[in-house]
Amino acid sequence: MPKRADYISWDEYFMGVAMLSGMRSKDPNTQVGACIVSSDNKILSMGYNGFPIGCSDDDFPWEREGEALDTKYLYTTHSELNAILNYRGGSLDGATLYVSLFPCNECAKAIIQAGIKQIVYDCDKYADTASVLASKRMLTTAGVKFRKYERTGRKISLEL
Ligand SMILES: Nc1ccn([C@H]2C[C@H](O)[C@@H](COP(=O)(O)O)O2)c(=O)n1
Ligand SMILES: [Zn+2]
Repeated sequence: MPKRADYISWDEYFMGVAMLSGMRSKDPNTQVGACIVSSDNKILSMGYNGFPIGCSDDDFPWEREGEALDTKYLYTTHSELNAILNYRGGSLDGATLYVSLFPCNECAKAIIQAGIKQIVYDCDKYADTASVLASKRMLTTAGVKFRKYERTGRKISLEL
């Protein structure tokens, strides 16, 4: 009997895991998921955007606008940073980051310092912001490659 031919690709697998991870986010506007993978295709870590441990999702603000202290921006940890911080195994040198939204400048710094060498991203909806422009400048200068995930159009569904 021939082997199955319609199995998912590595890119679909890892971006799928990143997106599934993002579904854990409580952010009402943007849910972001990240998955860090070794050069031999082993999943090392995952993360999604949310408040730090101990800072309740029910007490801290999810607002986008208003007084800075009353918005989510001063409190959320981004999915990429969470994925880096969640890793317990030692070095992330040479790893690839799959992420559903292009990393901001702060995450870019952490990505570079962690030794991650490649980024595969899906959405780039903040491409025109100073944060993402600065991120791309740093990543390019530091030799971190990034490429857009090519959607296959395949529907991957889970019945749980
Ligand atoms: N690469 C990124 C960019 C953003 N995030 C998080 C931070 C916030 O929780 C949310 C963005 O909210 P919005 O301004 O779109 O309402 O996404 C991230 O985790 N990674
Ligand atoms: Zn970020």
